[in-house]
Amino acid sequence: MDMPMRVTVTGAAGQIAYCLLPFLARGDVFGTDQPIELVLLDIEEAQTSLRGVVMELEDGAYPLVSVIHCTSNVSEAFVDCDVAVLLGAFPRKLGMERRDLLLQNAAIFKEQGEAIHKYAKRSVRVLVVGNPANTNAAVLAHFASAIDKKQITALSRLDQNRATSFIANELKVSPSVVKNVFVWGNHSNTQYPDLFHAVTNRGPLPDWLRDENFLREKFIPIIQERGAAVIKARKLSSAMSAANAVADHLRDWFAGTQDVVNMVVCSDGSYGIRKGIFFSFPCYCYGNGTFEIVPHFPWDAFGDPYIQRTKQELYKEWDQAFATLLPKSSL
Ligand SMILES: NC(=O)c1ccc[n+]([C@@H]2O[C@H](COP(=O)([O-])OP(=O)(O)OC[C@H]3O[C@@H](n4cnc5c(N)ncnc54)[C@H](O)[C@@H]3O)[C@@H](O)[C@H]2O)c1
Ligand SMILES: O=C(O)CC[C@H](O)C(=O)O
Repeated sequence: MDMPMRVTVTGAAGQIAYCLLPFLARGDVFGTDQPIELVLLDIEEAQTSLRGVVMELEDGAYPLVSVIHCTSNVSEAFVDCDVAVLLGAFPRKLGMERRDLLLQNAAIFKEQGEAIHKYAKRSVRVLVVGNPANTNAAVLAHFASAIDKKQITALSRLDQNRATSFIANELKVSPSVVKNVFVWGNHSNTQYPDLFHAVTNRGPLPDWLRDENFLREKFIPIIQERGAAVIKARKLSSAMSAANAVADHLRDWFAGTQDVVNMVVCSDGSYGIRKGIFFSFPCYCYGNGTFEIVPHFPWDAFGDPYIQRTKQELYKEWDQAFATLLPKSSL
């Protein structure tokens, strides 16, 4: 057995955490030889509910979980942290716009970035899930300046899984044989799900799945609006599929994979995206929390307006978030 890994989950009394914690506890993410110490952070008002979650974890009798620690103290939550899974944020409810969340949630990621900067291990890996995930990750990276930005990612795997499942359903094949579905940009309804390089085990996608009208009128809007459709149906934002995507993202980031996967990462200027912007790119994962943005897979002329739109949305979110979080003199 390896040394325990200290995994901090924020928003631990929330609905994504409720679906995610069993994956972590069973070894489905970090491996069945990897013990974990769970540190569960939520706000003071959620501590009673969090205690119920801990009771259920205890009742799971998971051999890999060596310690469970609950707290509402942000500093305490990140002491010696190896992996931080940041779910804690207010989700969008029916009738709310994403921009309503931006300022409220950015303040949470400033505070958590500062705590990670001070208390986490320098090797910590951070996954931001709370929305608006890309901009929250950018805020966190700014305030956790001791941490290499390549150690901070946000979630676009749910969008990849949605797009992959959609194509598999259309072709009546298993999602496991659909590869190279790319998701560019913001985890929002401006994202660009891109089938230009997608293949199945039978080869390239058939022409009708690459038809521009089909892409423009059906595939792209369905994937872009899928989160909103789930909110409309459940009156709550996605949780089971989000937790599954978090598990996929972390497993591939830590164990490595032969497949190209999509992650929101800090742009190094790749594909002309401004440095520092957290943007969903197709990535190679080499294991142990390392990755590389896939080079040489540009979008075509059809994709370009979508990329411009999602890029502009992210630049605007950046300006809005940092205008309130930073003193005017440093902007
Ligand atoms: N990136 C994605 O693909 C994706 C997918 C689904 C949901 N989300 C987002 O994930 C977030 C969590 O969703 P959920 O459905 O679990 O929401 P939820 O409301 O069920 O749970 C959120 C939890 O966060 C806690 N919280 C609030 N402020 C906090 C703080 N400052 N510190 C610690 N905890 C805090 C709340 O008390 C609550 O327990 C939302 O922002 C949602 O929009 C992202
Ligand atoms: O608030 C939203 O529109 C989406 C919530 C969540 O990120 C999802 O994709 O299901």
